[in-house]
Amino acid sequence: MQYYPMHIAGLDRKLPICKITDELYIGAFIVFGDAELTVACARELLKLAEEGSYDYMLTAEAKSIPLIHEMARQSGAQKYFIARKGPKAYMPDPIHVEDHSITTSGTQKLFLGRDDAELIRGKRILLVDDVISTGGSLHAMEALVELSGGTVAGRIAVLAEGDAQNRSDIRFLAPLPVFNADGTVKA
Ligand SMILES: O=P(O)(O)OC[C@H]1O[C@H](OP(=O)(O)OP(=O)(O)O)[C@H](O)[C@@H]1O
Ligand SMILES: Nc1ncnc2[nH]cnc12
Repeated sequence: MQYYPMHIAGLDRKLPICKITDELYIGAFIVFGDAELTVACARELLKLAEEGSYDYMLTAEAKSIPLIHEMARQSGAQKYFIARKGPKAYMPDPIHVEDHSITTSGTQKLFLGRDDAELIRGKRILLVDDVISTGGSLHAMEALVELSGGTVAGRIAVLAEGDAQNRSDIRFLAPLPVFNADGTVKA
């Protein structure tokens, strides 16, 4: 296994380089299960989130769940939203949108219960993710907010991968390149 070393939120981590296709490899950023990194990234992300500019934060399951929770804990937010990848029996009359992400083949769906959608209506929502790559997951979160009648107040992520680092509509802590099969950075 090859690794890409990164300094992020004041910490050093080695990202394992994983195959997406024969021509495209990514450095897997797994904040899930890394308590020290979660706390540090949450602290730094909150510096990108202008206080008073949003009413609630929203992310999509799964890897960003501890991150958004820690952001809420540090900022004193009592409530945040998690878009789920499947409907649950306890979700009243869920709404959903379709989603394509670099790490998952085929189409995913993102769901929100109608109760959460009603809370989002008329509110300013800050979208949070661990990584933004193709932007598919971010786009799906935006669509859920719009379907719910809310507005997107901002888009923040720990890492912007590949072309996402050139986007001017997102804020992020660091860029992350994509890789060739031999572990070299893709030009
Ligand atoms: O910009 P994109 O191409 O959509 O890629 C970014 C998304 O991919 C990852 O989630 P993933 O789909 O791997 O799901 P997981 O968090 O459930 O592992 C990551 O957490 C982002 O949500
Ligand atoms: N480099 C990466 N690590 C973890 N999840 C991702 N989703 C998209 N790119 C990713």
